[in-house]
Amino acid sequence: MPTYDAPLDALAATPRLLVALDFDGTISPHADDPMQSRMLPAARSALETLAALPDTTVALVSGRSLSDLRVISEHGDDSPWLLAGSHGAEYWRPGEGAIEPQEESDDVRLRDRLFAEAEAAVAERPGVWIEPKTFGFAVHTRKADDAATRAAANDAVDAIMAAEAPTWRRRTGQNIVEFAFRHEGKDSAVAALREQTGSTAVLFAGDDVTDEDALRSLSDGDLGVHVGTNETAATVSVSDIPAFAALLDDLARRRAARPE
Ligand SMILES: O=P(O)(O)OC[C@H]1O[C@H](O[C@H]2O[C@H](CO)[C@@H](O)[C@H](O)[C@H]2O)[C@H](O)[C@@H](O)[C@@H]1O
Repeated sequence: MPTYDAPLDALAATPRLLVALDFDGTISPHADDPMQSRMLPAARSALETLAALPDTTVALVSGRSLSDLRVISEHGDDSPWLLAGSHGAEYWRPGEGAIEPQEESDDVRLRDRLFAEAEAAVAERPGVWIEPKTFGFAVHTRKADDAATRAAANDAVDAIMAAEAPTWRRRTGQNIVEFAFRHEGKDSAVAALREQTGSTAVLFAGDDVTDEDALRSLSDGDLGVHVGTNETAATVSVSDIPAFAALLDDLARRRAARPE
């Protein structure tokens, strides 16, 4: 019997269920080009089944900018799935569409200037590139040749940010360091989604450091799942994305079988 048997039964029986998931590394394998990322078909299939069940909402809670998240999750205008992008600073809701907060022009000007400075700082470092994001930017080192190149690139951008934007939020992840002038986290995203949907229990899953904010915020009756082998606040860990897709499929079957 899997270790998540009892919590899955409880989630399947809850009156209103929210399934809120990180994207990269949780339902989508990592790729060198972030815009080529796509959900594992088995994960997408289980989520489509869940989203079609009564009193069950599927949401993606990602560090991606909302517009990018819609592309890589192949999210259409008629989708019932909710989205929280930029770690919970931007939302998309069925019937409403994108809800993007007004950005102050000073912040946007600073973002654009720092993006250009960061690009210049990593220009001579092979395999390192800067991703523009709604509220900041990210330093990608997945394709860097060696640890020394990665460290030098991150040190150079850290020095710029320490001097020019010390209040911006800095986050680390899989071969990435991100900076944003918005400070929201996945904990506040899950709280907002829980309230919006009136959910009585939440399944949240993630693989990365930024997902731990949400995992730590869960309550009794919720289930937190870590995808991978790192230290985590989650109560359940699964080894990889296919194993997590199997868990989602298991939950969908149990929820479909619940008595009316
Ligand atoms: O919160 P997430 O949905 O996990 O998004 C986190 C970051 O994901 C992307 O970067 C990561 O995935 C890329 C594609 O697999 C990979 O190339 C990179 O090394 C990873 O760090 C994305 O590019 C970032 O904007 C997200 O914040």
